[in-house]
Amino acid sequence: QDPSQLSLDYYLKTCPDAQKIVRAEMECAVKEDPRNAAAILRLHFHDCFVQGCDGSVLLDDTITLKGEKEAAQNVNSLIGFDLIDRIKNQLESQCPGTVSCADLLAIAARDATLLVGGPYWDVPVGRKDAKTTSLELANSDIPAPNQGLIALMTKFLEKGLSVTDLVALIGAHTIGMARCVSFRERIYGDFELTSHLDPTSEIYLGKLKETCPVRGGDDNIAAMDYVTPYVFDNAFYQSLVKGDGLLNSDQEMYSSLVGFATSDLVKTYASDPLAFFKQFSDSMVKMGNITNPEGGEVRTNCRFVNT
Ligand code: HEM
Ligand SMILES: [Ca+2]
Ligand SMILES: [Ca+2]
Repeated sequence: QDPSQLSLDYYLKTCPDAQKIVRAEMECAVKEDPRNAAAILRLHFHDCFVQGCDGSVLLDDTITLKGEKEAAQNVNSLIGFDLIDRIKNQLESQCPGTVSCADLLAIAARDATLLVGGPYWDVPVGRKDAKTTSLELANSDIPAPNQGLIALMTKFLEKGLSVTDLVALIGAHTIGMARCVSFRERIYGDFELTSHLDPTSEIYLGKLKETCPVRGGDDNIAAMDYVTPYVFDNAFYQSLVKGDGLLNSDQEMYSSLVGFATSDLVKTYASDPLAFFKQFSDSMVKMGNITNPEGGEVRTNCRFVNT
């Protein structure tokens, strides 16, 4: 599939209410629990980085197909699959077999952003759902929180995304939570590449250590943006400038010794929320254009390929 095949009016005739249906379900879910916004935004990212945005991340393991849910960055971490099922059921009841799970996820990720105060952008649609998955690529291509700037840049460049896209897209961490296992090395400062956490308040670091002891509590969670964990704003970048990034990978954008370009971008987004919103929108469209050249189908159940 060629990204130029995506268009804004793909479902205009076949499912004119597709956008409305997704929005209504997302509105309900985010009102119920704003974490749902973070969950869906992340799912779209983890989808697009493996075989392109083709709904591969949504497939369950079966006897004949090994999905991506057990991949290192996904297991015990990705959430929101039930919400995707709920939205898909609504779409199927109104326009059976029409809207792909990959498109559903791309639209829902935009709505997630918008519903917690972030920017709106038009989502090009027409993606097909994969009939295959790649646990291997999920393990190798999805970035990890203990990685340094060069490795992170490389992973984005390999997907056709620029350094600017990297710094803007990581701003998604302005919402949502991370587990203790994802930031333990960072807060105890024993990770070689770490730019050491230098919280403006000792209280912040102390609280993190309470949440995440040296041993145990692996699944305890903390907000990546402790200022406004459920508002999509630029507070995340302001914290990076103070040295308060929760993940090593986040702080790398500002503190890496090789990150002249990235630290300038962080400073720009920290002081200019509209510049961040504009770039985030553009970069999300770009990430959403990573397509699977194999093409595929429109799944009726996002967890399983059609029989
Ligand atoms: C350098 C690239 C990135 C790295 C290393 C990274 C890593 C992580 C990690 C470790 C977590 C916490 C997971 C856990 O502890 O269970 C997380 C959460 C999250 N990530 Fe990223 N991420 C990156 C880029 C992105 C991008 C591009 C997006 C979306 C556009 C994104 C959206 C999110 C969201 C919304 C959450 C919170 C999820 C929740 O609350 O359930 N991340 N990320
Ligand atoms: Ca995928
Ligand atoms: Ca925020």
